[in-house]
Amino acid sequence: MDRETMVAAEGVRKRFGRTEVLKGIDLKVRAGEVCCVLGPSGSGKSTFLRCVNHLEKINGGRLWVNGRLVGYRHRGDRLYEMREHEIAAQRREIGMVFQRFNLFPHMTALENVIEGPVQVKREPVERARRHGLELLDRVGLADRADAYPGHLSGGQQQRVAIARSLAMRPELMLFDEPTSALDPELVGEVLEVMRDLARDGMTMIVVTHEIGFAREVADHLVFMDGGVVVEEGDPTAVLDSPRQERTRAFLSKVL
Ligand SMILES: Nc1ncnc2c1ncn2[C@@H]1O[C@H](COP(=O)(O)OP(=O)(O)OP(=O)(O)O)[C@@H](O)[C@H]1O
Repeated sequence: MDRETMVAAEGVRKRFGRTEVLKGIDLKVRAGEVCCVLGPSGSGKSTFLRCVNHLEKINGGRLWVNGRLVGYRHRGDRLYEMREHEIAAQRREIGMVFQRFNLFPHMTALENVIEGPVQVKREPVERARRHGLELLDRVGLADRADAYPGHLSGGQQQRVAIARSLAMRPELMLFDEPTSALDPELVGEVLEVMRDLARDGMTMIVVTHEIGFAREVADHLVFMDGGVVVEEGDPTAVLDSPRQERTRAFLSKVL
């Protein structure tokens, strides 16, 4: 795999019981690229992200992140399953933001942001605080560092969740419908933070129903349906001139 590639999936399969949810996903995401993933409910978008982030184990195919196989390591010609500490190290390179932000309610915004660096990476508290404040500033919440999640709006909480992921200095950020649980008037502020991250060159895979965002920010658009990548390419091309009937049918419902 070349150094430009951040994520590579080759024939990735995932089953839950007898149901095969991912039926051979082939996908490449280059470093610095924003890849938006669209598709109907149940098409396997979240499952794919969860596989990239070790939250699910694949049943077939190969998945690489940042030059390394996810969950396996080579010894000579043989592959071995990674041990827990190796998986933890690999996961630290990946930030993930979910639909529900799940901040610790008894911790302030800043305490939420520095929890990972201090507890997991053993960063000195003062350094983590300085970086945490910079990140809260970056997501437009410098003045809410001492607020508890219960006193923040959904959009503000989601921005804290983004800062919390960034605090681990990830190489790759995964977003799983980060705005779909928000009131419509709060969606824009979260998308703005994501747009800003994209401008800074962060590699991102974004599962979203925000077609406008995908059109504007994505370098690469992927349409998934039934556990496969049906169509992918330049966002304008896929959105305006889809080649596949399934893509056309989906877009005609959401556009
Ligand atoms: N842990 C699980 N156990 C059993 N089935 C699961 C599990 N996780 C997901 N599935 C099933 O896998 C299929 C794909 O789910 P997934 O959440 O990946 O789809 P999605 O494209 O992200 O959908 P949505 O847009 O609704 O979030 C669904 O049928 C779902 O019910």
